[in-house]
Amino acid sequence: MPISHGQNHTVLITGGAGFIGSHVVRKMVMAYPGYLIVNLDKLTYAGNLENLKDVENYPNYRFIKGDIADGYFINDLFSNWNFDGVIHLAAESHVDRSIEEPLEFVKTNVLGTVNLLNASIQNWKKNYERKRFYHISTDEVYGSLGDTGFFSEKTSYKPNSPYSASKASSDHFVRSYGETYGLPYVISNCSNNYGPYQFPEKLIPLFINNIIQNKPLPVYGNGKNTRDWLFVEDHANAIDLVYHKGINKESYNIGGFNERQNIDLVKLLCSLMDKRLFRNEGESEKLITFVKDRPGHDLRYAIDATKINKKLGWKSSVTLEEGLEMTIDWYLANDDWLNHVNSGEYQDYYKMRYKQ
Ligand SMILES: Cc1cn([C@H]2C[C@H](O)[C@@H](COP(=O)(O)OP(=O)(O)O[C@H]3O[C@H](C)C(=O)[C@H](O)[C@H]3O)O2)c(=O)[nH]c1=O
Repeated sequence: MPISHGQNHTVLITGGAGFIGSHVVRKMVMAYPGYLIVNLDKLTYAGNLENLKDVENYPNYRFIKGDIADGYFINDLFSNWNFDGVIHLAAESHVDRSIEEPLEFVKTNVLGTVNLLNASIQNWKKNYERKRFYHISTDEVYGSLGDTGFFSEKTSYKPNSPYSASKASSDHFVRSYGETYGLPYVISNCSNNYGPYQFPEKLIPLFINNIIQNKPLPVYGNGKNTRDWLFVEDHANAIDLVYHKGINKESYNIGGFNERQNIDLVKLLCSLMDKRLFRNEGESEKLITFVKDRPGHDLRYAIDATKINKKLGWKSSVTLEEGLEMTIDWYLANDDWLNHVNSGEYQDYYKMRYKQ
């Protein structure tokens, strides 16, 4: 059954200072003044409280710094706060990093999720009325598609990277807690997100950042890998809907029916950036550099979002071109944010990967 929350509803959002998390926190804080939104974030390189400046003083918002991989800390947190619901977004999310440091992904994505599940069942003590554990996951758990077909909720899991294996494992743990302990849960699996506040290690913000700085745009392999792009605010709206209306023990695929081969997406981005930066058409494209492929690089992701559309009435509202324009404008208007994330660890990481 869908749940109806009253006022005085306390929601824990994990990873709320990250890219998608910060959009979800903003949405929930603003849309539900009667809820208390508690944002738990470890503030790793990808988490940034600057992402939430506009809501930090709202009376229904609290921030707590902490690590979901620390089971003692999580148990204390749950007994102090008595959460009614959990929206779990905290995760290590970058595939390239997972290839270099798989254990970090096991720690945060698997152990961290199990710590949250344990704390939820211990704290809720089988009194599950109006309680909900909502696990946010990815379409990468399904593996790779060939040239045709779509991932549906019934597609079997076949993760190919340490990242997707860790997310698949966490999805299975959530499901198992529903079966074994009766935990009320929902899961959603989303396609590639883009938009403001995304850390410039992922394709779109990395390439915007590099175009601004006239740095090479490293396209992996032949550039024919295909992703299904979704504007992050559309995802945040879907999360709000699934949290409130999703059916217990079900999963929902979220995607924008917006497939592009990487090379086509990059060329579109270059042409939009040329216009915004008053450069000659074709100038940014000269930065495209084909580099060695990612190991185990999934060929194609494409989401069949019919279920969430038919059952919950959600569909994406932003076209790829509109979303890219809004995203580019945001990065160009927020050079302070970009300078901040361009310092420190990101620079070391970029130099290490591309030996520049
Ligand atoms: C960073 C980078 C990427 N790429 C390629 C690799 C992919 O085919 C595509 C997108 O890569 P990105 O790393 O941005 O995203 P995915 O590997 O598709 O995974 C992303 O979308 C899913 C749903 C998640 O769940 C992940 O958390 C999220 O990171 O561009 C390049 O060609 N060059 C680059 O420098």
